[in-house]
Amino acid sequence: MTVTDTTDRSAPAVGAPVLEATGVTMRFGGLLAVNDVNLTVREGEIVGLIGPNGAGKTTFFNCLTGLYKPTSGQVRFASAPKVTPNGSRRATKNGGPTTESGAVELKQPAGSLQPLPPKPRAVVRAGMARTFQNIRLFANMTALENVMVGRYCRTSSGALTSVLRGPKFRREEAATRARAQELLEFVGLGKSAENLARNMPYGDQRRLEIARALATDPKLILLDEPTAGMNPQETKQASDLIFKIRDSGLSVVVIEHDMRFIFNLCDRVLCLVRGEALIEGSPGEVQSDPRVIEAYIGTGEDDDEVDPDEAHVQDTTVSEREGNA
Ligand SMILES: Nc1ncnc2c1ncn2[C@@H]1O[C@H](COP(=O)(O)OP(=O)(O)OP(=O)(O)O)[C@@H](O)[C@H]1O
Repeated sequence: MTVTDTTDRSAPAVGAPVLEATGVTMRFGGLLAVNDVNLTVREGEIVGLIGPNGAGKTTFFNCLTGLYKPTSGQVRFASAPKVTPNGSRRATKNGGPTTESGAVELKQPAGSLQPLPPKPRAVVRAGMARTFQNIRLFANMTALENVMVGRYCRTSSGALTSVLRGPKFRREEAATRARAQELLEFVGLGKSAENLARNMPYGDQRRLEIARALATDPKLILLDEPTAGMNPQETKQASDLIFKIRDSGLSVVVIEHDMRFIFNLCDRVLCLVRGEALIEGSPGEVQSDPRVIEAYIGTGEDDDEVDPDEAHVQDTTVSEREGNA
């Protein structure tokens, strides 16, 4: 069996840290779900988070994105500079740019690392976006409207302006619509703008969620099981899209059970087992570590089992990837 993936996997040079988790621990009563886990994500990196069911991946993800406040430890994130009307950038007090122009670029350059803002909305404004394991679209809204909803954290019209639909509101609305359409095209859904989300195929709904997350102008996007339930063709499209997002200048963290997907995609992989970091390294290092294989086989989970044939395929791919770098 050979790998026919033609995507150029050579990663751009990684830059400064955009996210740093130190000693993150999360307890639910007597249950230690995450224990003293560290992770640094740099500009331009795709980092994978793997582990058997119940390993603590989603809990750690929720700590990284500010949904959970860790019992102990710290998460720090690079503050985004603000885009001023004349295009220059300056640091903001609480995070990301408030662009009205619907600028084409996705990338938000990193600033200094600071503790996460306390409220999830402020985390989004600071430049961190995420998707969830279960699709959370507005089913009765069109694809375009779903993306526009994501964009509203970057608009500044107040309630009164919105009710009166004044010139400022109309300008922002037009820019929001244009940017949403642009993002739909970016994820390959340009022709589906007017389709109701609930009528879209499953793989398209997943891409729509990513477009909505991108609408917040993140510099880091976290994807929780983006290929869950996808067929091989949709999975390949998801992988291509994530490379494209990385190539546009964002950093990506991704949880996935599909080992082949993760090892083909990521620059670095962290494996959690029973809430603890078992190993962090290149895909080659992680997939050949006997403890990782044991952790999966030990669970008896068919989905996660490391097939020796697959391992061979992955080895080939990783050497090709390292050859490309
Ligand atoms: N809100 C919660 N309250 C209590 N226990 C929780 C909560 N969330 C998760 N847990 C427990 O914490 C542990 C880690 O769960 P988590 O969902 O983070 O694992 P996971 O690696 O994401 O698993 P999966 O791959 O199945 O999604 C599990 O034992 C789970 O039952």
